[in-house]
Amino acid sequence: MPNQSNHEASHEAPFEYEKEIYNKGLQFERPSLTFQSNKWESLAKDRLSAESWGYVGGSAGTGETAAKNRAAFQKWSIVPSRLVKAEFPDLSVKLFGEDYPFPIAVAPVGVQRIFNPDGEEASAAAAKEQRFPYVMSTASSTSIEDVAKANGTGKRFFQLYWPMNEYNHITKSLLQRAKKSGFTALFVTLDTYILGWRPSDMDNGYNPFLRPDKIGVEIGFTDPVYRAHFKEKHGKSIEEDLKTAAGEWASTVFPGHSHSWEDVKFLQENWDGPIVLKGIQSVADARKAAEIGVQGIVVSNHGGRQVDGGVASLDMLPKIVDAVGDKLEVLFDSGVRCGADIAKALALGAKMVLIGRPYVYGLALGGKEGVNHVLRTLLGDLDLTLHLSGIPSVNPKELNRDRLEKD
Ligand SMILES: Cc1cc2nc3c(=O)[nH]c(=O)nc-3n(C[C@H](O)[C@H](O)[C@H](O)COP(=O)(O)O)c2cc1C
Ligand SMILES: O=C(O)C(=O)c1ccccc1
Repeated sequence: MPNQSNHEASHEAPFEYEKEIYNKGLQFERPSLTFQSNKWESLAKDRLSAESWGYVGGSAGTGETAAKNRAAFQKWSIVPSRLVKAEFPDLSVKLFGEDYPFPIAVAPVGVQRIFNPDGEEASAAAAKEQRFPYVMSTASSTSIEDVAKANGTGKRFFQLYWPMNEYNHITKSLLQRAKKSGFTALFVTLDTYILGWRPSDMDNGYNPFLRPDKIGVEIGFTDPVYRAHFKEKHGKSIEEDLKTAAGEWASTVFPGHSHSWEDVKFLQENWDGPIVLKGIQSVADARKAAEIGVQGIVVSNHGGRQVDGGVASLDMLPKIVDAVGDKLEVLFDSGVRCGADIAKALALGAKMVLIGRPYVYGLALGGKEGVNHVLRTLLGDLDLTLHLSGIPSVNPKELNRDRLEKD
């Protein structure tokens, strides 16, 4: 699918942002949060409770997959071009037929109120301000309707944790709520039908769903069909037995077993818009996704939070793009920490890159403004990286594997 440019939409924000770095920076205006993206993690660790830090910073098992995600970026290096017309690069992309000024989206992250009381509303508002699409998690601690309100005229996608077929009526209700609230694409996460082996959470005895304040189950508790289902089953309301209701919602969205490829049909019949399968890591699965006619995939291993000893998500990206890049939109996440990482993932064929942990660190450190700072920093960094590498746009004709050298 050719990457079409949209010059007018794209130039203004990166240009102003670059100006802001140089002019403001040189006029001794210090930011409240550092521009050094490699420091956000340790600052967030210092700020958060042991439980919240363990949750966001933790990974599956020994952390090998998460470490490999990072190491995979360092295997690739950007090769600059000289004495070419170097302009502020055009960062715009077309995704599912719509124009986006930047190739960056905000990844779905659940229970954000454990990081800052403003939670998803803060990050959805920041995403809108930075003009990045916001992907809302089914595990959000804020209702679908309230996140939509906070995101306003921003672009938003809904991430589904997918109840088993016996609960199709509940799934339908989630989809209808999302559609009514202006979510355009449906991201279906396939790698988390149960949470991974996460020793940090086990040491802390921590499960965000079973918190006494029940913020992890907000989407279920605000769902009219789940509420009616609970009442019918137990003869009492959710409020009369919060503990059972929370546990049952958790096992509804994390049932412990997986759907099949055939089941995707139900989503295709009940979602009017693009469907994106998140959590694809193999070429064979990418091919199946193309065969069944979904519109996109996210090459992702959930930030190494699900399976230890797994392959680096970036290592699979070019192979998957070679197999299906002309048939569906390939998005990417897992391990993206700076502008150069985004540039490398785009060069390896991703159409859009999802930012995960870094914006959660921003949220922990400064609420909405913290998320704004992280997103703007990554955007400015990407912009300048391309600008100084003589790469005029993120169009795959310009930004592709020829721009990279592998160690
Ligand atoms: C605290 C946390 C919560 C997450 N919650 C969700 C979620 O609810 N749904 C989902 O599809 N992915 C979830 N993810 C995975 C992200 O969408 C994304 O795949 C991952 O963060 C990418 O890895 P990175 O953060 O290391 O770059 C979560 C990740 C984190 C760190
Ligand atoms: O932690 C995660 O990776 C995740 O997807 C999730 C699961 C449950 C609640 C919130 C997020």
